[in-house]
Amino acid sequence: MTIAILGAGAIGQLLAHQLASSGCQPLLIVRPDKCCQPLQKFTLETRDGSYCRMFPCLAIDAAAAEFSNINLLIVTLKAYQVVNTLSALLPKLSQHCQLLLLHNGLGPHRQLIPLLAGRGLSLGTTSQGALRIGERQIRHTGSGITQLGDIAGPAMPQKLQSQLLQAIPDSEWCDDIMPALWGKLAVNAAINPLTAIDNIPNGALAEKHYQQQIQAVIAELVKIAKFEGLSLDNDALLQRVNQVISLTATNYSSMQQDIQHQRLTEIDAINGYLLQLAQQHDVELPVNQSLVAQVKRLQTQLIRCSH
Ligand SMILES: NC(=O)C1=CN([C@@H]2O[C@H](COP(=O)(O)OP(=O)(O)OC[C@H]3O[C@@H](n4cnc5c(N)ncnc54)[C@H](OP(=O)(O)O)[C@@H]3O)[C@@H](O)[C@H]2O)C=CC1
Ligand SMILES: CC(C)(CO)C(=O)C(=O)O
Repeated sequence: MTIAILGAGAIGQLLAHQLASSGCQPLLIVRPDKCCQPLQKFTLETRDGSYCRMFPCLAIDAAAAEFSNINLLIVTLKAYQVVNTLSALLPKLSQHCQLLLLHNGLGPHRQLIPLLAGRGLSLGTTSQGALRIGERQIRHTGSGITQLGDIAGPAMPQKLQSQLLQAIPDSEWCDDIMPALWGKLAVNAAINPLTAIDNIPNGALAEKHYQQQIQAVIAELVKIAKFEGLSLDNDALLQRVNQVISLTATNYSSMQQDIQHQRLTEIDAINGYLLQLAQQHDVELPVNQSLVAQVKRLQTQLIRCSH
């Protein structure tokens, strides 16, 4: 079984090392300018030491024949990179290639489902942490649960499921992946924009003033989830958000870091996804709307300044 990873950044490289340590040799699909050699050395730093591994790399613009034997494509791109990148790659993949999207936020799967042409699509969420410290060097910064499940088309073949669950620590297969994805969406919707807008670490959100905003974000999320047929437990989500705030108190969220480094954020797939659903159901989500507007303003200002 050939497993390939598209998006050889922090999480993609981490999964590549985890698959390799369980005896599977993943193929990394990279940008053409990053594919200087067919086999490249990647380094993983953990608390126990450093591990160097050679992974085969394939340029994303290679001929279709090079992609024909991929059985599973794990996509670890940023949410806003998924649809464009995959739409161009899909015609080169075999009809039997299973896709697994692992990104923060939700939404790209809805645009991809009509393009699958009979392929199976699975989604996942991870609370593992990885930091990129070089082009082909990462640090494993946190452990956490990884949840995976099917969403459209044929189910993930059992053999591939087993390979993933064996390789990824604390991973589980969910018969219904949606509640897990909405749970992580709630954490990201509450923490990421507030920390990015006020340029604060996650722990600062324990203050009363932020707690009121977090309660409003979660109440709106629970309301719109109901329109989608999902009954979420408001108090349990709030408790989870506050647990993450306390466990990651000194960390900066990915959105805070994206803004500080003048990069695009994943706001469209996080609070922006809630607004997309709200528009479809003709519902107002004023708190999430205000957060999206503020992050987008910051994003535009900072990116304009960097050019
Ligand atoms: N890092 C973490 O700890 C966690 C991340 N996540 C989520 O996982 C997802 C990935 O995050 P992360 O790994 O940090 O992000 P990175 O930016 O490190 O990784 C994305 C990778 O995709 C590559 N890429 C982008 N476009 C293309 C393309 N067209 N062809 C080939 N490669 C491409 C990027 O290359 P280049 O660098 O050249 O642009 C980069 O290597 C995000 O949704 C994030 O929120 C979730 C939990 C934890
Ligand atoms: C859980 C959290 C908020 C940790 O910072 C995260 O996933 C992120 O930063 O994107």
